[in-house]
Amino acid sequence: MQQKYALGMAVIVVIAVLVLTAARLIQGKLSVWKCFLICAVEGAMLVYLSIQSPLISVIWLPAFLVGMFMMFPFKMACVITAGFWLTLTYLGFLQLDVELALRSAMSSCLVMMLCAVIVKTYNDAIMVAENVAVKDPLTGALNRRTLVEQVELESERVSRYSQVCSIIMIDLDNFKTLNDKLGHGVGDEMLVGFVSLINEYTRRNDKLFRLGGDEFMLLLPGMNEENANIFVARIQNLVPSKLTMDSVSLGMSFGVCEITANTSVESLLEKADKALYENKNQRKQEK
Ligand SMILES: Nc1nc2c(ncn2[C@@H]2O[C@H](COP(=O)(O)OP(=O)(O)OP(=O)(O)O)[C@@H](O)[C@H]2O)c(=O)[nH]1
Repeated sequence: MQQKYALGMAVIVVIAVLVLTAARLIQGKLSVWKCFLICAVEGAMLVYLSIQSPLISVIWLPAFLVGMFMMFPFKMACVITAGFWLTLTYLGFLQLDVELALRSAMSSCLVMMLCAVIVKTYNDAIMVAENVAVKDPLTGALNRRTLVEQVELESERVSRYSQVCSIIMIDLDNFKTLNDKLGHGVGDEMLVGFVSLINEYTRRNDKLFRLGGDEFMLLLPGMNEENANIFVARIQNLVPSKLTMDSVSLGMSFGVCEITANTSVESLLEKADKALYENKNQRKQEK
């Protein structure tokens, strides 16, 4: 009788911890290591309960596994799951007769693999959806929606930690003529080529946004206005030499602006836009 009460209490504790964990997870308040600790404690308790009655594992195993694969990076979840399966199988052979232990090992292996496949498919779908939300589908550059957020972030770093950061507005020259002469397909290829060229010559923490049409913006953390001008002059020479099709070369105009402390995003973008407009006019007059 006393054992039954103890078991009942253990079940209530496990359920309470599970509910609490789920709530904290949904609020995004649990770190990976806390999740790991809670999972280890709950896993141990559940293994103990299922040894008392092997049928219980049939009920909790799938949910436990899905939770594991959702909380941890995929490879880590696979390793933990494999360890878990070995423990369960070992305990099964100790507690059950050979035939039942074998069946249980095979079934739990199958359930684990299925859970891994389901969660991986779900995670991949989420990644695709996230990419669609933040990236331009043609070139893979970041889209306009993410721009304000990223400039605000860098602007805060400049204001708080005295870091430097520059933005460069870019507009391709005579893109309409290029489209008219060579067709929109070639125009698209040029846009994709332009983005790969910029990605090739920028660092990993630099960000390129496509604002629309043939307009782009580069965000260069750690670069002051002087260095941004040197960088852009290099790119400006590189673009026509690398992106030429049927003797039509791609050209670009630019406007550089260094982010200054406590300046609104709107006025920064306006400043860069003005510099771009002046550069474009100057280039047109030089021709
Ligand atoms: N191929 C292609 N063309 C596009 C795309 N988006 C916009 N465009 C074209 O890009 C051209 C941009 O026009 P503008 O910037 O006004 O003209 P521009 O010839 O570059 O003129 P300047 O900027 O003054 O040198 C338009 O003809 C648009 O139709 C796209 O995704 N693919």
